[in-house]
Amino acid sequence: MTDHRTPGDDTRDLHAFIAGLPKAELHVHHVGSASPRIVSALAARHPDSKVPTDPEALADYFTFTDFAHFIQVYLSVVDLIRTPEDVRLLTYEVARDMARQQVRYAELTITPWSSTRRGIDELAFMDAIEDARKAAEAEFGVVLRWCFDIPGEAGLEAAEETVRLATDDRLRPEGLVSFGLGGPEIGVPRPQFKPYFDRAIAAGLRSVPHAGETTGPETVWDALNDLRAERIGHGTSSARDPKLLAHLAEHRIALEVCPTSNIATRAVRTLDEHPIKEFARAGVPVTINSDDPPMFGTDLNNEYAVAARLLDLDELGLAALAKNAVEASFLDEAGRTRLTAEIDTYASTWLAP
Ligand SMILES: Nc1ncnc2c1ncn2[C@@H]1O[C@H](CCC(=O)c2cccc(C(=O)O)c2)[C@@H](O)[C@H]1O
Ligand SMILES: [Zn+2]
Repeated sequence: MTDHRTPGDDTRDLHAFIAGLPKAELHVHHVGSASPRIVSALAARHPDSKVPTDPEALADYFTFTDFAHFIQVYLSVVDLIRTPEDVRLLTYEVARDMARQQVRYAELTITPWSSTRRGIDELAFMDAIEDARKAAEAEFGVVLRWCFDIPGEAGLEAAEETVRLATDDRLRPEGLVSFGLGGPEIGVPRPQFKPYFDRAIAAGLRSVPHAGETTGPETVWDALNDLRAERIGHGTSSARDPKLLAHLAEHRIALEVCPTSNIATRAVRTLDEHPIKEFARAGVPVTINSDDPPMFGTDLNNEYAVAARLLDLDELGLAALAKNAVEASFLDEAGRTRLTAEIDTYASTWLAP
């Protein structure tokens, strides 16, 4: 039979495959997931905000000169979240956007300190995210889990408050699975956070700091040795250290790779220079993530399309990437088995003659 397809068809097929592929996301920020639709809803509640609501103006506002500028803009969106009802709305609507992309499971990074220091009652904050988590699972079929992160630049007081919120039995939300560290890395050495990670780990939380996003591979070593990282947020600069790559591969420590984010914050110059290929070649478990998708003009499906191009993947390669995320997730074993099987069934149905 003659193949009538034009050269563009393969890419179109792959996009359709990705759109329907059941996925898990391991690195995505709560506030950083506020879409223009959500930002507008929040800004309507707080008209004094300086965040634009018109989608075109918002796209302009979300164009960053460097990482520090990104954090500055990020914090202006944080300022839009002022009440427990804002927290609930954000969380629930983010889950709705995830469901549209066939995301079945997500570990959402939340910075509770940013909200409690702005005066949101801590118990009401926990109730709001938990209420949204339960509604999202029941109504959208998206299973959410939380990673509470320390905003590193805010110092040890913020670290103390974050570990308290994560480990106090009266506050700790049921969905909390991990403990992280975010914000700028330059001038914020990781080892100082060791005591806080020790306490979080002792309370049963998993360690997932950002490292090597804007600094060198020594920061990733610090995250591994001092913070006992089980996965690394970004880990981009690991590519510069062959011993580190071998270590990550040997110990099955996954990197949470967020390609478009790295370009938007100017951590990497161009997508073609992104080290994801080196990670894959070295046998490091690679997971694909969106970080702060609307702020970077992307979504998880687009990140899979980017990965397919950079790693030259077909449908089975993409399904393997999706399974990497399930394997590296903190979902329980039954959940991991179920989601892996769902991905396999989807791929084999798609590829069946
Ligand atoms: N690509 C990223 N890489 C790293 N982090 C990222 C990324 N994307 C989003 N974040 C988030 O940015 C937060 C930073 C917040 C912060 O530093 C800060 C400092 C001082 C005051 C306050 C405040 O709230 O008043 C906050 C992190 O905790 C993290 O969750
Ligand atoms: Zn991040």
